[in-house]
Amino acid sequence: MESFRKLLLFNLSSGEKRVWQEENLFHYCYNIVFRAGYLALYGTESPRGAGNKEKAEEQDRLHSNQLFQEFRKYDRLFPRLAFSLLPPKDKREAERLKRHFWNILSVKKVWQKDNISGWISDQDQLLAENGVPEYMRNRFMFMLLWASQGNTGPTAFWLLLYLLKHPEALQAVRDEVDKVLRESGQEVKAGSPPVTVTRDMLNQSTLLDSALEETLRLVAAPVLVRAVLEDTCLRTSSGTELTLRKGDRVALFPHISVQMNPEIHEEPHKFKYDRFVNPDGTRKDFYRNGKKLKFVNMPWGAGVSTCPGRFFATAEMKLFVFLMLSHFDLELVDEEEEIPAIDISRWGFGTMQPVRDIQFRYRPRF
Ligand code: HEM
Repeated sequence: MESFRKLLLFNLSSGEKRVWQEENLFHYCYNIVFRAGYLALYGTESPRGAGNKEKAEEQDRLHSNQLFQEFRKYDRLFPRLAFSLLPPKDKREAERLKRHFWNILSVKKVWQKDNISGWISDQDQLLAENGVPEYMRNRFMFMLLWASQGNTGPTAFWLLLYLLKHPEALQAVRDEVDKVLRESGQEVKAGSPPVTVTRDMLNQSTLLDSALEETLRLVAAPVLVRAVLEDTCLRTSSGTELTLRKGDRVALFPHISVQMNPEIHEEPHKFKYDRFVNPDGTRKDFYRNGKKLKFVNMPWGAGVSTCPGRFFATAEMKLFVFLMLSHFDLELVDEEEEIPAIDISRWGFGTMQPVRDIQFRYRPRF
């Protein structure tokens, strides 16, 4: 909440006029969510070091923005880097970027920050206690940045875009957000103190939750790789038997087998914001051939290596959209513009990205 206040709401309290501002939606969402997540996990500038609180906040804004620009360069190269398809010039650039991050996120620099999250500090301490050399701990820091910040921004983009393209969904989710705020005794008004959105309030936002899950169903497409440790026979629900040999590697792609499966999800290509929620706010159950299904959406993977950041990610993305809807009027610059296609070169790497950006505008609601 503190990071979003610093990045998203700080202009509002200084009496920003109700004028429309235009931005590219993908860039805007990725930028804000990346920076908020980074500051929340890796810590913030100390006011003592910077001179005072305002200067420290300004440095956080500048530094996190620079980090984002470099991260995007690496992010763009990543699929071809992973498939060893980069030409020599891009390969050199990827190498430069990697070294840049190892330096910026080095444990020496990170430990100078205030408010480092327990998630980061505990993991680093564990590595240090187990004798892992410092240069490897620096690399691990970058790995964690990649895992924690590569998917939340793009997912937040798709969620806002789907809402903007489905006015009835936007209205329903905004009404819910306004109601949850009202019931917490708070109000977004020009000149009033900034609101605080708690975990409880996010839990009460069940339509927003369903809209996020629906977005993840449509755009999260990770490949899950598993090593087969012993000879195994898998029986599918249709009765087919699959023999897996010890030493094999299995790649699962639940985006097609589960998330876009018309036997599980009616009209799987459609965005239905309330697909995952009953009218009373409880979570919907899904059935096939009369049997209740356990796996109906797998954006976070499954089993021992299920994404450990899923609760943080969900709270972060919901909070971002909650704040955007409660504080700003939003619209696409061209309401008729089609939703951009997904960039298929990123299949398997988590949340998909669009092939092009799309312009939107926003202004303070009050
Ligand atoms: C929309 C956001 C996110 C999505 C869709 C996502 C998805 C995933 C997936 C599919 C995996 C692999 C799971 C498997 O192999 O079964 C994974 C692993 C991981 N995720 Fe996330 N993630 C997201 C956000 C985050 C965040 C915010 C963090 C940290 C705060 C995080 C930390 C990690 C880590 C450390 C792993 C490696 C786990 C391991 O190998 O044991 N993720 N994530």
